[in-house]
Amino acid sequence: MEKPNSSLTEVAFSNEVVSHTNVEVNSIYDVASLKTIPRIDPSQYLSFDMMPGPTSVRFCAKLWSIIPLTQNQEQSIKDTLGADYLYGYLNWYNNIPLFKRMARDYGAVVRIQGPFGGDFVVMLLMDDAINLTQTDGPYPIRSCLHSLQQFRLKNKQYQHAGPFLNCGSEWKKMRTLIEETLHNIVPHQGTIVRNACKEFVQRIAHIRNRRDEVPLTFESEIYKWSLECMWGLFFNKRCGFLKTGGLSESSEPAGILSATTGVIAAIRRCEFGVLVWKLVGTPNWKNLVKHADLLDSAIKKNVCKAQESLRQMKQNEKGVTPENASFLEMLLLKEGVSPESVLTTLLEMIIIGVNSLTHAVSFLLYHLSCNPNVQRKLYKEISTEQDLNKMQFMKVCINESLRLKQPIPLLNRVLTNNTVIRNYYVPKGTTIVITPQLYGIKQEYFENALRFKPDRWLHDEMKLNGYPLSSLPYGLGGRACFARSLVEMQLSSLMSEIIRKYRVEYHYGEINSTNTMLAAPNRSLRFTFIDRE
Ligand code: HEM
Repeated sequence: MEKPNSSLTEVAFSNEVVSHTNVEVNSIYDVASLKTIPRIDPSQYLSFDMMPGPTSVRFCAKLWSIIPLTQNQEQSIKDTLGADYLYGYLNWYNNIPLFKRMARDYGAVVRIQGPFGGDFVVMLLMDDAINLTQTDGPYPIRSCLHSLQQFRLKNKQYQHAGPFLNCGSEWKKMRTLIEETLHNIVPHQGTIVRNACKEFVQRIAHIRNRRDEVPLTFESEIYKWSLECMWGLFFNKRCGFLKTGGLSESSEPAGILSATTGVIAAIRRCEFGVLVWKLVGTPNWKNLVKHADLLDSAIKKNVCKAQESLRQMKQNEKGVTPENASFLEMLLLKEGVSPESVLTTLLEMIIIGVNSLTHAVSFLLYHLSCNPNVQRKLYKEISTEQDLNKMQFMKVCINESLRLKQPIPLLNRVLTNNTVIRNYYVPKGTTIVITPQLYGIKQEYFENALRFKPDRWLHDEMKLNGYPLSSLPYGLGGRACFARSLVEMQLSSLMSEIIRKYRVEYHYGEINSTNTMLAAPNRSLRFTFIDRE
């Protein structure tokens, strides 16, 4: 057996390893019982084959190992039918019962072998996921959105896939530049975001019916708000998504809105099930290309304009500062950043960001409308405090809503080192599935876990292995979401405008998350917005 590399061994053993190998997974698991155990003797490693998992799939894998195929055939079958298929299945299914069954039958870590190769390990406890961030090296790898990657690299022949999909030093360099630029720009975004929020509030007044209820298509109104915020951030201008009278079908904003929702729907379908689009152009693949192309051209147009405006600023010897420039312009000025990599970055940020933001707003409104006491308390805070940064209760409402419904319910990492996970020796290249949607509702971590109780965040500092528990909706480690402070500013700005003006109610069936790769509400958002005065 190949030995773990020395740097990993050092990380794992020079620091003590936090583990809970003695804890029965089926029993109630108590965070306080996390045990710090001393060095593990390498002779006690258990082989990866001993990690529990469903045996029928394992049997198929054994068959696979005796069928001789060329490497190319192996790769194409693996790509089309292997781990991707199972991973898609996992995304699509209502995962919670599946995970609970896995934990009951196999324990805290479960190995699933694709029938044609491509093993992955499902991590059912949060502390294993957190420990993983200590060993996944400087360039953690995420493996997903293969369809979007194919669009960028093969269809468009771009050099890089973008910050969500990229790996290695290229990813790190771009991520650092994006983080720096966001950090400088976000403090100057207040007015743009506030204006979008005010327009949204007016739009609600315009679209609600005589019973103060908004139409079944309300989610698309939230999409418009998210897009307006994102356009403001990227291009420092309004695009007009939230026009009071609505969008004409042939307008540019209507096209961008339809492409944003269309591309997400197409990606979801492409990533689920057998990846036939890798071999032939399926209708889902064609839709993805159509919508992503439209977004690409809209962004490209703005990149050209920004280049021109930077040229003029230079000619006029006008300095470019975060106060007078957009995120796009600031990024274009960074050394070694090509317009093409800016383009891919913005496209990804729109696809990931707009979708996540929309989902977060939908569920925050839903949770507040189902919990009038909480909404009352929030209203009181908004009425007495003007400064968003000082609204503590607002912050915990956002935390609590994201705990219950994550916009990105499952994450993954491909191991960059041979790694010891709960004494099992797991080879590098294995995909690890991390399950924040399960951690968020675990009774063992959160008392009355299924209840929306923002107050819980006001008491003790809830930490696990030194990490705030609330951070997992944004992922973890070096690849966690870098837009968190932007998101918190946008969400609190919107909620303060809405709740100041309206009391929000909801009178229909429970709304759940579809829990697909990029999640969405599974019902129409038929909220009632009642004027407060
Ligand atoms: C409520 C809103 C949001 C939530 C809950 C959220 C959550 C996440 C999560 C869970 C990840 C994956 C982290 C991991 O694998 O550990 C992620 C990554 C990412 N998010 Fe967000 N996100 C949100 C909004 C945004 C916005 C508004 C943007 C763009 C402005 C954005 C851009 C990205 C990008 C580019 C990545 C990839 C980062 C990397 O791999 O280095 N997200 N986000």
